[in-house]
Amino acid sequence: MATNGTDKGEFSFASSGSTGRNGLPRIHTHKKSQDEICHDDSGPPVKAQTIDELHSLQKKKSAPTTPIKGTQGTFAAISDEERQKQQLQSISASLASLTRETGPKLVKGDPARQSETPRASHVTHHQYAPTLSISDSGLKFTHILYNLSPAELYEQAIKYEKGSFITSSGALATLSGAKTGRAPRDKRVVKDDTTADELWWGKGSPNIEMDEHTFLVNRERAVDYLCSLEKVFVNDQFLNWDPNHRIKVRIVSARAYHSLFMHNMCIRPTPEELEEFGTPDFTIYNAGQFPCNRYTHYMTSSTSIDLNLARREMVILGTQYAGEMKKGLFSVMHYLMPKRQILSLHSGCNMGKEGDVALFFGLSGTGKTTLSTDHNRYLIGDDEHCWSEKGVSNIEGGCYAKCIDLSREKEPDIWNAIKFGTVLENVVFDEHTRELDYSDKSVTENTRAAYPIEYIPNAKIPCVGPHPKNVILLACDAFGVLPPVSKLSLAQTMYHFISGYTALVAGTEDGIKEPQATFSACFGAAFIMLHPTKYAAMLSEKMRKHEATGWLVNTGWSGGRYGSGSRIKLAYTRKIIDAIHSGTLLKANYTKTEVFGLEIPTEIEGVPSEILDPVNTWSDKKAYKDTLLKLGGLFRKNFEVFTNYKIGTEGKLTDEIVAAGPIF
Ligand SMILES: Nc1ncnc2c1ncn2[C@@H]1O[C@H](COP(=O)(O)OP(=O)(O)OP(=O)(O)O)[C@@H](O)[C@H]1O
Ligand SMILES: O=C([O-])CC(=O)C(=O)O
Ligand SMILES: [Ca+2]
Ligand SMILES: [Mn+2]
Repeated sequence: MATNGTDKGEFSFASSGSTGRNGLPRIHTHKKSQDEICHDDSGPPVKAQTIDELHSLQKKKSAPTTPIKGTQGTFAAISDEERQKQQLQSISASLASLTRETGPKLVKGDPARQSETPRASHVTHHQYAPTLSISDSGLKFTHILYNLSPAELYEQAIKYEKGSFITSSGALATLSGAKTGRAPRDKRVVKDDTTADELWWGKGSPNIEMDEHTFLVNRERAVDYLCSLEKVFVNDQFLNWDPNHRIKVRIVSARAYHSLFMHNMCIRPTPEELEEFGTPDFTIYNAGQFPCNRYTHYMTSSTSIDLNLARREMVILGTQYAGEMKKGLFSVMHYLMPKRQILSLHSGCNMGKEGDVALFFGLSGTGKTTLSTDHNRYLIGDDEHCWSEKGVSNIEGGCYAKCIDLSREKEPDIWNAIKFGTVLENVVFDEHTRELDYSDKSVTENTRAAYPIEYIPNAKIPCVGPHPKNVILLACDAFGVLPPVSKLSLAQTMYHFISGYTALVAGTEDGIKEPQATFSACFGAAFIMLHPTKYAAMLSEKMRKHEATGWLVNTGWSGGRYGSGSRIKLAYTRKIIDAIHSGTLLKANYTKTEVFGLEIPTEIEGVPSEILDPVNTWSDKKAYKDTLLKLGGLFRKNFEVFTNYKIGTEGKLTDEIVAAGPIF
């Protein structure tokens, strides 16, 4: 390309001379005749004398949270100052050492700010110093970063946390450290007189016991670590969109990443609600990377996630994986809600224009988030719900989507939700352009995006809905023998709900691997606290009462097992789900499969009929039968432990449920 071209319309530099015939017009600097001083009078003057003043103009003070209510009332509303003090008192009480019996000295705000504007500190910083203390730790102040906004949390993360970057999407990329998934073997629950009777213990149970004393040792360790920091993050938020069963949670953490994650995942209080927050119902102490002490009784690794239901507290030591907080609170809900006759569910949930609600159960990676996020339906939530006398409610205020191989065309709503405010965990990006690469598994395959639910355009806010019409059980069957969809009887629904089957492929690196069958009771054995039959009895009672239909949908393999077949196209699964929602599938013609005795439709609009019965898709019919029998055997073996339990009051259902399993 010519830089000095003479053709008309072509960009060129003036070569020489004062006017450059084909070049840019010459810049004239008007010399103001006699004036010695150069005045910059290009705009109105700035209203500041110093740079500090200029900066103070840039940020205006946030509007007072609530207009003072009823000034005529008998009690004047407390002053802002007083409210801030009460807040810090409450947080100091949360962070109090149980041996010193006094909370730490707290000051609100970013420690880095103080030096910037020292004179303003008495205005913007609220201090709370409880009582005189004689230890060094008692002399020190801990800064509290309380319910910061996403923008503030971005700044904290980028400034102080390695591995935090703004990506070209606007989302904040973070690293969760050594742990990129949950650590179920390090999750412990305090066994006391009450929980010994109430909870599910022993074989198959996720509740690994610990005693109260050991809990307190770990709690003290976390609290001392957090108070030793210059600053900690505190989130006061809610769980459960059902206003009658809302739970107030406080999360104390060391990282902006954790604070932003929970800001997105829990329900965000309005400023008015925050003023009236008071004492939390449940508190998490997340010490993140700070490990537990291996010399402490019960500890088997440097990680421990400890739940104490009596104290309404959870302690996290030695893992920064944020999903631990989300799912830890879910466990708490699995305890609290059934006590109130409310069923807690590891399911996604959405609603059609006619108010028809569907639940999507399934283990990790089976499609709860993908399939509940549906452009034609209202999203109630993607992962954790309650089913009460009144209907369904989401427990959370956000979604937690898998990002591996995310594509704009297949999952447009999730793709578009990855923007400013969203936390991306362990996703790889280009170091220069900051473009995300969702196909890259360098850090982990479990890459995730956490975003507020309102980032999905058709989210139903408030996230509540009427009683479900369809209950869809998702299984990603890497054996490739379960049909893409089957209609279930109530007994079959219960059988598959209690079984909680999925099959994943262990490793994909060195060639073909055996699919690994996983059975996880209630599609969430890692989070339930009571015996699975308790939840199953509630589900069956509710489904019967509200006449919900159960479905089993295989989002896994077709045409052979992993290695020879392939995963069912998401487009087909979506068509199947559409037919369930619309009611057309309920009216279809059905045939029954051998072994599992599943009712399968002969036709679904938009889905090739030959794939509906998996036997058609296998070229080796003997291999199909062998694999089918193998899976049937795995189901049967898994169910053995449940055959001795009575479900419901009469126990009649138990026999029906056992009979609804595979027969061969
Ligand atoms: N036919 C299919 N149906 C559903 N999902 C599919 C299908 N084929 C591929 N997928 C992919 O499988 C994954 C399903 O993951 P999803 O996030 O929905 O899991 P989840 O059930 O919400 O798990 P978790 O409880 O861990 O959040 C997505 O990455 C999706 O793109
Ligand atoms: O909790 C997590 O890390 C992911 C999740 O949703 C699940 O496993 O069900
Ligand atoms: Ca999910
Ligand atoms: Mn989940």
